[in-house]
Amino acid sequence: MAIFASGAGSNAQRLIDHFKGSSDIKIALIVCNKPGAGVLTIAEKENIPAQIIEKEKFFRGNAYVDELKQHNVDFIVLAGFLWKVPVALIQAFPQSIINIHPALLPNYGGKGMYGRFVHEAVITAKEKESGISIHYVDELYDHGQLIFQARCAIDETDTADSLAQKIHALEHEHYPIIVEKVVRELQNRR
Ligand SMILES: Nc1nc2c(c(=O)[nH]1)N[C@@H](CN(C=O)c1ccc(C(=O)N[C@@H](CCC(=O)O)C(=O)O)cc1)CN2
Ligand SMILES: NCC(=O)N[C@@H]1O[C@H](COP(=O)([O-])[O-])[C@@H](O)[C@H]1O
Repeated sequence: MAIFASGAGSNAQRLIDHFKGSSDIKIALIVCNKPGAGVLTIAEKENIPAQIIEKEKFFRGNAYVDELKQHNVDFIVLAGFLWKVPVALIQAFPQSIINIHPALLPNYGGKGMYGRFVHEAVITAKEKESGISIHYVDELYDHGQLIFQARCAIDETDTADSLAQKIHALEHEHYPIIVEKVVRELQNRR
């Protein structure tokens, strides 16, 4: 599989740790659109090849499909990737790209809803709970078929930062397990 990420890479690290002992599921490539991102330091530390992508080629070229195929990638996991995946990539990997969103979709999703913007919106709305959503990726932001959701309570002392910590804990607990479940279901269908 390939992990696409734009930021610190804490979810990428949990995925790497989870599959380290696997005999048949490998993280073959880390794809990043932000030079200097923390996830690139993780890739180097873990000796995983990294591909830095550029807008022109990603959106108006081959979407790096050739590079992904050269690394034998057959499944893509988005983990804090902040660009919209183009149709060319979705068509090359049908039902094989998933994403984690730090809120309970369909609420608090769409353009502009990423990272702390999500948690600030949830806190401002005085929601009593939030959570994570894991879903297939289609051509729209946060619109694909839901795979899994987990929830956490929000109390009156919570801030965007404390909520982010609760959400990260849910992500780190569940994403690796759900990714493995989806990949194995895909393997069994092939
Ligand atoms: N085709 C799809 N691509 C992506 C999806 C998806 O569901 N379908 N999910 C996102 C991840 N995401 C939420 O989970 C998300 C990421 C980023 C944005 C956003 O508004 N991005 C900004 C650009 C930010 C930047 O370049 O720093 C924007 O588009 O203006 C919304 C949702 C990953 N891709
Ligand atoms: N809408 C997309 C989005 O907001 N994704 C979020 O970016 C963070 C990446 O953290 P990480 O770089 O530490 O894994 C995660 O919380 C993930 O849910």
